[in-house]
Amino acid sequence: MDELAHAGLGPRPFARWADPEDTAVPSSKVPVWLVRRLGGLTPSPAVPVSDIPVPPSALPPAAADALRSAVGTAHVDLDAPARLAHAGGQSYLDLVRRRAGHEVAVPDAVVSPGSHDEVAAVLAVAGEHGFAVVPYGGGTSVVGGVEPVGGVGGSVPGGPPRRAVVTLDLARMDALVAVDEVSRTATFQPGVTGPRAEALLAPYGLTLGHVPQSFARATLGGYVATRSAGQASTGYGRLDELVVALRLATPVGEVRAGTGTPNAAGPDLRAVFVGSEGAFGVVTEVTLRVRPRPVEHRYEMWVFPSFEQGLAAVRAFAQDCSRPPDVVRLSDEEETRTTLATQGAAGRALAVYVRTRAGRTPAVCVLGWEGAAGTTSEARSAVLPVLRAHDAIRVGARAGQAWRRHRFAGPHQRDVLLDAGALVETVETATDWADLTGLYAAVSTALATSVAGCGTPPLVFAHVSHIYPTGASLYFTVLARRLADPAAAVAQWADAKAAASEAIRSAGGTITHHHAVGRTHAPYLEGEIGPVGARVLAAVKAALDPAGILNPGVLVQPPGEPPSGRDGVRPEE
Ligand SMILES: Cc1cc2nc3c(=O)[nH]c(=O)nc-3n(C[C@H](O)[C@H](O)[C@H](O)COP(=O)(O)OP(=O)(O)OC[C@H]3O[C@@H](n4cnc5c(N)ncnc54)[C@H](O)[C@@H]3O)c2cc1C
Repeated sequence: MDELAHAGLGPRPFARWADPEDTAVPSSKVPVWLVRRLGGLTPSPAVPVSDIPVPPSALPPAAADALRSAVGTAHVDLDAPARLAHAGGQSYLDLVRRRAGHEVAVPDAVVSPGSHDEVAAVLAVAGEHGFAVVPYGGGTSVVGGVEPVGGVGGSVPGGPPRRAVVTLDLARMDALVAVDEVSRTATFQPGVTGPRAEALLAPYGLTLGHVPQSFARATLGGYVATRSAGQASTGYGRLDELVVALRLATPVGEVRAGTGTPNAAGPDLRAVFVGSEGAFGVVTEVTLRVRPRPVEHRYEMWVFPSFEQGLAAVRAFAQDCSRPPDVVRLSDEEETRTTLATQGAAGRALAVYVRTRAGRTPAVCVLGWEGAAGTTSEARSAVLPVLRAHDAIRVGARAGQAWRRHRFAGPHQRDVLLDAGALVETVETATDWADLTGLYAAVSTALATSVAGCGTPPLVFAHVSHIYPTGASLYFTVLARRLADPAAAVAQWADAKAAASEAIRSAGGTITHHHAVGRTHAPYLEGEIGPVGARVLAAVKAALDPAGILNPGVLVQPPGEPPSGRDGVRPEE
């Protein structure tokens, strides 16, 4: 896993994932095949960041002074560049708005605490002066989780009166607090990024093994707050399975949850805070389960005669195999076709090979095993009977290793597609195995119908990459020609997202398997957890954050305010 310690990127530009000049960025361009398939694209460069209007900070001077006393003058920034750098997350609509300088919301100040006590002091100042606080880790939220919303109308320039909002950037809190090699746990501050966590654990021969695609920028505090799932979740577990203990600062005081050893001391409080998205408190320390660094990484590509056959096989991995592969990623037929068609001559040759061997509707599947010397071959042998029983054909290790090498390329490709004038976004959900194909069909159809309705024929495809004994996730990608006018482009995706969310609701899927609720999905949460469930969350919020200063509109709707999700909610909702 040593390469993970070096997977970091330089500072994030305003309206993209990475600077094209960054040495870690793979160069690529949009394949002609794809441009043709989308009906042509019109390149659309981003407006210079200097053209984005930044309203004066609405933070009262007395509040700014109190914040300076809490964290030090150098760590309270009211200037435009810092505020612009914290203008929301990394969803397609975040980037479209920033690229066009359209409806860009910025916080009134950025505050960077250096310790648990400083976080607690900032919350105390917020309570006293009545401004909102948005906890911010790597800023990779794709669900409006770090949108600088203060409540009552948000902070869009020219919008209605609103509460000031301070973004609480946790990047300074990036230390390894302790390692317990005997118990195999490590305690970190929340601002540690994925690559930094791996670099800090490397001298101990340990790894976290949690590798979301946002790994280069996302933080451990963000992982906890969103209950994230990494690419190797089948082997290493989702983040919720790795959290041993937490320390949080809340507006009413410190909370510690989890003790390390399983116990029966009442309900497990970790479950209240893992996935609480900065609405209940700020994670200031997290103790996570760690493992010995693997020395073998065996990745292979296989191909099934159809997505349906592949689904049956990966279900058998989850239900019947004592050790499923650590990484399982099964593409549907359209994703298979698109992936191979966009990979140049080698991809086209591979496409011919898989069609010849597996038939007209091949579905490729990447399988990965990681572990101590000599262990991966045994683990692989255990799933071979399942693969054979479902007519899978081995494509080989080279294609599997190529997937592993390029597994963080997605957000860079998105930058290239955005520059070229494409709509490119994802939707994720999950359900039981019994309902999975129904959900797959419903969401695919909803996305395709909505985007095609704008006169922009889309490509919609999906994969399964998180499997459980009872069900699996579905991860859809949508590509289309982006409408030129920024407001129309926003509506083009917001409508598609609303249609997909409705389809998810009707087909019994979850509104989010791992991207979290944020503000985008908040209007759908009650439909999933029921009115009593929503009241439980509201009661927890009221107990921990009685003044409603933490991340207003995330998870719990502030009383008397309209739903805050502005991306993907039909206007009548
Ligand atoms: C290109 C791309 C790929 C992605 N791939 C994946 C993936 O593979 N798997 C996956 O699960 N997700 C993925 N995501 C979503 C996102 O990366 C995850 O939700 C991630 O866990 C967020 O971490 P972050 O540090 O960036 O948090 P942020 O975006 O900064 O914050 C996310 C939420 O957590 C809150 N928060 C952050 N830090 C704290 C803290 N210390 N205490 C309390 N609340 C806090 C914020 O207020 C916000 O509500 C992806 C996103 C992008 C842009």
